[in-house]
Amino acid sequence: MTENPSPPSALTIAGSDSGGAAGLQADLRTFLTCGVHGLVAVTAVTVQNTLGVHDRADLPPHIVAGQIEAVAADMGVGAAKTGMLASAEIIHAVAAACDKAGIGRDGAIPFVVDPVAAAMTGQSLFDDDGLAALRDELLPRATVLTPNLDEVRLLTGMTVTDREGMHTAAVVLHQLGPKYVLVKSGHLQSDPECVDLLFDGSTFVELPGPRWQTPHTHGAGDTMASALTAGLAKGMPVVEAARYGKWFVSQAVEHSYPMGAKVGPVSAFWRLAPEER
Ligand SMILES: Nc1ncnc2c1ncn2[C@@H]1O[C@H](COP(=O)(O)OP(=O)(O)OP(=O)(O)O)[C@@H](O)[C@H]1O
Ligand SMILES: Cc1ncc(COP(=O)(O)O)c(N)n1
Repeated sequence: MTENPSPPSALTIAGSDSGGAAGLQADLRTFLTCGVHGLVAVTAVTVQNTLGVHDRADLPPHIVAGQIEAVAADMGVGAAKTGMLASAEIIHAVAAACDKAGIGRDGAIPFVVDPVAAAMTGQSLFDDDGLAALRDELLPRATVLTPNLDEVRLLTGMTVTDREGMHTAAVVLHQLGPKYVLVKSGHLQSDPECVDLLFDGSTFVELPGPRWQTPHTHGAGDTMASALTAGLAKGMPVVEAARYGKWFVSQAVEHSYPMGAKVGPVSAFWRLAPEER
């Protein structure tokens, strides 16, 4: 038998969600569905369901860094993304490991920084030191920063209530160092559409889509950022990868389903054949 070609690969640096809706589970599922081999650096294990994050154990920073360095040295990373980073200590270790591996703004490997600060059920996924470290160490390394509107407020102090506010926030966030800012619009409930915004320091690109009327959006943010990362791993330019991420997550929200007492997961099943769903 002749050898099969290697698929593109993407690395997620993220926490585990025992509920399988968000975190590294959403990232790996999205990578698979997008035809990309998923590599993982686990940062923390959360005890989580749709009612909340009940407990967690953070991994030692050197183990997080070790995972990044091991896969980068041997298997090759086409693009990388962050999710829950848990602590300032883990962020220091991630920044150093990414520099070694060539991941980030000045390295060859595109780096999506999803500044996950809290679970949608409200529990913080890192403390104030973590926020400062994220802003100072990871934003300047980011190829694309993908905040939701709560993360915009944490990073800039700005409360965004409309599309114009998203434009202003994108400009302020761009000054913190990322090459591109992608402001996500899921929380702009007053808007009948769901239009994300990409900004590269000079040009705004709108990423339009319908706003599906469903309460089940758990994991939407991770799914958008990981589909974007998968697009980058396949070699798409950033604008094309952002459109791909938005297209992918919109389908995932449309096919979301109830599971558990509160907010159910978005679905990657939409890409399966109907008889397999
Ligand atoms: N009701 C919806 N209909 C269509 N797309 C949506 C909807 N809600 C969110 N999205 C899309 O999902 C992605 C994530 O958006 P959001 O702003 O909710 O981020 P997030 O808060 O990080 O996600 P979450 O906390 O739900 O995982 C964006 O691309 C957004 O456009
Ligand atoms: C391990 C982990 N990572 C990320 C999220 C954020 O996702 P969401 O905003 O959908 O709760 C989460 N809840 N858990």
